[in-house]
Amino acid sequence: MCVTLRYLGEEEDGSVSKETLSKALLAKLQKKAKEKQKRHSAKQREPLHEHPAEQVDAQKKRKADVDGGLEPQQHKKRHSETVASCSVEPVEQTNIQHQEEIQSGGSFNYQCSHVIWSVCLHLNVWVADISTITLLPQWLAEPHVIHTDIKNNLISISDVPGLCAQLLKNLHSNGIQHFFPVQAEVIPAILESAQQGLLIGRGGYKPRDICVSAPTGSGKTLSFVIPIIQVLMDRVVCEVRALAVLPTKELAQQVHRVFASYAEGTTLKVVMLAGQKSFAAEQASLSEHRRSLADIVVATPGRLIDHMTKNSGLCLEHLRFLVIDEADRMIDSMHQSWLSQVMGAVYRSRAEPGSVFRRTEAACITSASLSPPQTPLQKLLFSATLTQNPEKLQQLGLHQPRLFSSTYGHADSAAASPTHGHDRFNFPQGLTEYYVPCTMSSKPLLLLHFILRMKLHPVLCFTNSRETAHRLHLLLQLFGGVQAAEFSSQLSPGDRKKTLKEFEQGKIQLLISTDAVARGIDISGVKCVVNYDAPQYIRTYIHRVGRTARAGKTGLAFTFLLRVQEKNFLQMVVKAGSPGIQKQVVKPENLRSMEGQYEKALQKLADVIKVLPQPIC
Ligand SMILES: Nc1ncnc2c1ncn2[C@@H]1O[C@H](COP(=O)(O)OP(=O)(O)OP(=O)(O)O)[C@@H](O)[C@H]1O
Repeated sequence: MCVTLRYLGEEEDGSVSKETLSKALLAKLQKKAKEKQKRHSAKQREPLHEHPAEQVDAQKKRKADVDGGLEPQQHKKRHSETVASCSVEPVEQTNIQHQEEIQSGGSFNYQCSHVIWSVCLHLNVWVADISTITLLPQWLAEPHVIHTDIKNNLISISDVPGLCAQLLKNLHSNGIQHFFPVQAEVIPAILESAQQGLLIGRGGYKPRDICVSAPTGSGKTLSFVIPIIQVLMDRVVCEVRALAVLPTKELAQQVHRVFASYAEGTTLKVVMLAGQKSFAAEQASLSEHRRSLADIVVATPGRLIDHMTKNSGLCLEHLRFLVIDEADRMIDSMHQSWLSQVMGAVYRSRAEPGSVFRRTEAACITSASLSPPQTPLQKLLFSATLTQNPEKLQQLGLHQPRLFSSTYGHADSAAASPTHGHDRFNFPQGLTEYYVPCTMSSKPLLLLHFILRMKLHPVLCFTNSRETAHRLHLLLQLFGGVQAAEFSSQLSPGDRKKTLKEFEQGKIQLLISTDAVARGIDISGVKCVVNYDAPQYIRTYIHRVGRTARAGKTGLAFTFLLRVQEKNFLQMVVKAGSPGIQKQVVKPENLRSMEGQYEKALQKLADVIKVLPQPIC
């Protein structure tokens, strides 16, 4: 249960009656509601966001951007430093937010805005709306840049120092001769942070946490798997030293497979806690007679917490690496408080005071805080759509983070502009994006056209709901001529695995799926992604289309758009940094020859599901 404590203002003394208090509270709430309403009508004059949640995000972001996640003293300094380097765009908006802040008087935001305004006036820069200035902490504003062009930036695996012969052998046997750009940057950074052994980081300090934002399919998995195996492989005692947390079973399975494959020939044991096996079987793989049997654990948050709360023998007191893959999604699931439970387990030391195994959470660095040597915990975050919202990232309690990102790869491009109030991302270079104008009833025919006429298969097709996926699958089965399958969270784990395997083997031409496989899943050979239903959020779009054009290959993405969806959707994609989405018109005459058969299939479908067929299309 989540309890929110609210500060209701100073109370004169304890003698105030409950009634008076209630009235005062009511008056305060009414006043707040009025202010909120005023703000709301003011906000409607601002550029539209695609979804209410994004509006909330954007408001929070503005606040966070102004706050910058810094302490008050740092604020003034950072703001005055950053403003000088900001490009400031005049916009035709009234400065309502600023005025409100002035009216509310004495708020911290007001102080920040005031500093910015003073500096802008001093520099003779005109700013109509303070909210258009995005101020990021330096580590977010100035990332280590990762090339997005994979093919032209391959680095021979022998050119990355610090990898032992066994790992090089494993890389070779997995067909890897070169590292991709993200791997060439991140592997050395992680290795360097563990250069001094497991107890302390470089120069005796706790190693800095690492955040990686790189396109889908750019090879982020190996960029943490390889250095973790390298650092841990010389261990003497088996303890859980690395934990990778992933949002879904499928992703946990995939990462577990990669860890297991590269740990071959070493003594490292990799264990998965994702509910694929029974709880008891997972427990047995974790420990025996209170002795750890796992060096590396790959888990989903739910199953991880189960093992921690049921005391199943999972000990995290020696944890050195915490990998948070699909980090932006994992931040969204923070309400499950899995991270605070993990951190509690990491710092719940049973060791004697002064023991080398005693550990304390990172705080201000003083000589006193560094004196006892301890195993440092380093967080490694990965995503293709890592948020740049400092407020959100702050929830992860990062220690002096470093960001590796491809988002600002082109320093002079629009994508580099720090004044945009939206997260911007890089898309895989080999991806070509199209949108296809359609009507509700032409969608199934368009899909058939792509598969049967244009021979674009294997196709991974996304719908926004399980119902649509199910009905579309039924309809195409009734139409015939296409080997189609359906994938959703309703399938049993066994069926999901089998379906993905058959799709990968080419036995299935068209896989119709909900967003269950939108993130992270690596299916080789997907030629084409179809957004049968346009995704509502930009992150969903990026992950969906990122199931093709992976590992430097090419791929196509088609999004079916109804006329009413076009404007908002295209704005959303362009704002997010898409290099360009082209219009692909399919003429009605190209669909005509399939219409008769399609009508018959619709009739049969009506019989099968005993409802009118309209909702599918
Ligand atoms: N150095 C390499 N050489 C050849 N293939 C590679 C290399 N690194 C990774 N790959 C392959 O590239 C594909 C994509 O890698 P991976 O799944 O790690 O991408 P990702 O960046 O995590 O993508 P997503 O953001 O979608 O999760 C995989 O099939 C992987 O085996």
